Amino acid sequence: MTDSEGRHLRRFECLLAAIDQIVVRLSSTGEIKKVSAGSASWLKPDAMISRTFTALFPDEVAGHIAAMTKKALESGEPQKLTLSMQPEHSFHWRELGLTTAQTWDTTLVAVDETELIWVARDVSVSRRNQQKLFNQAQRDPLTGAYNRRSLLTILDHSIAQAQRYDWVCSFLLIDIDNFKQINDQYNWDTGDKVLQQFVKAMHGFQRTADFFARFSDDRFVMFLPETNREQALLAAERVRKLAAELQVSSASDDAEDSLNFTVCIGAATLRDAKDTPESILKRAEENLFVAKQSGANRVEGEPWR
Ligand SMILES: Nc1nc2c(ncn2[C@@H]2O[C@H](COP(=O)(O)OP(=O)(O)OP(=O)(O)O)[C@@H](O)[C@H]2O)c(=O)[nH]1
Repeated sequence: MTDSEGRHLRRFECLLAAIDQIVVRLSSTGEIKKVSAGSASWLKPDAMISRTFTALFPDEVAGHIAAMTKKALESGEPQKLTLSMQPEHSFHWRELGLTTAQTWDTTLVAVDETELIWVARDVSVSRRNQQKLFNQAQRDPLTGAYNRRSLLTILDHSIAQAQRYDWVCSFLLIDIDNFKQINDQYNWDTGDKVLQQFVKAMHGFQRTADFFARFSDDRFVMFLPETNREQALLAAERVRKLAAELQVSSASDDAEDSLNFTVCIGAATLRDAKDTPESILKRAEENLFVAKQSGANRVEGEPWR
């Protein structure tokens, strides 16, 4: 090795020591020549030397890597692939020390026609954080139900689709009766528990296609695709009953203290192509108002037309 080659190699090794990624040097036939584990302290780099790189992966992934290798050698361009690494599906990586599921952004680049470098960056944490932020933006933090913003997006889309394909759909506006009194008589924490337990029960009750969201303080919306007026009234009746039968333990010191609550529901059903999320919501609000005026624990649907 000349002095200049030695310096190049030394520079490369310094660079490897400074970065977090897993870096693998491969021959063009796929034999592993050198491995740097980066921050993957679980990895046993020596156990990888002289093995065939693609053979470390399940068949379908090995196929992608073989195709990437060919493309990297032919084009000279870096090739990128995101891999979901599950220890239970990847015997060889498990043997090399992988114990938890990870997501890797990988890049394969040809140095020349005889050698390639593969770099893997673990992006599991940033992906999980992204997903968490996305969920937080869609959900009400107290109850975990979808929030008003997600509801309005879903309604816009679902109602436009129902109108285009001549489908029927309905929605229920559900309001807890005398909720302020629950807060006042018990305490705010007990009010919170009522909201949380109602949402939990509703999540168990809804069909997978239904969409349930917290609309405001003690008010919720359930969107029911492919549901006509009569079916909506039946669903509303079941929700009314479910709420009335829920027992919520109060958040007071007395563990024996439990309470019941009721809801009023206004139902509304899509009429025609002129209907909008706002107009349907307005009818549901009017029906809810009628239900509230007639007393607690009631359902009011659209009048027959
Ligand atoms: N515990 C709790 N209370 C809340 C929350 N958000 C709003 N509230 C309270 O909920 C109460 C809602 O009161 P109202 O809108 O008058 O409803 P109501 O007492 O159920 O009256 P009716 O709907 O006419 O039966 C208000 O006192 C709000 O301060 C929350 O997240 N948790």
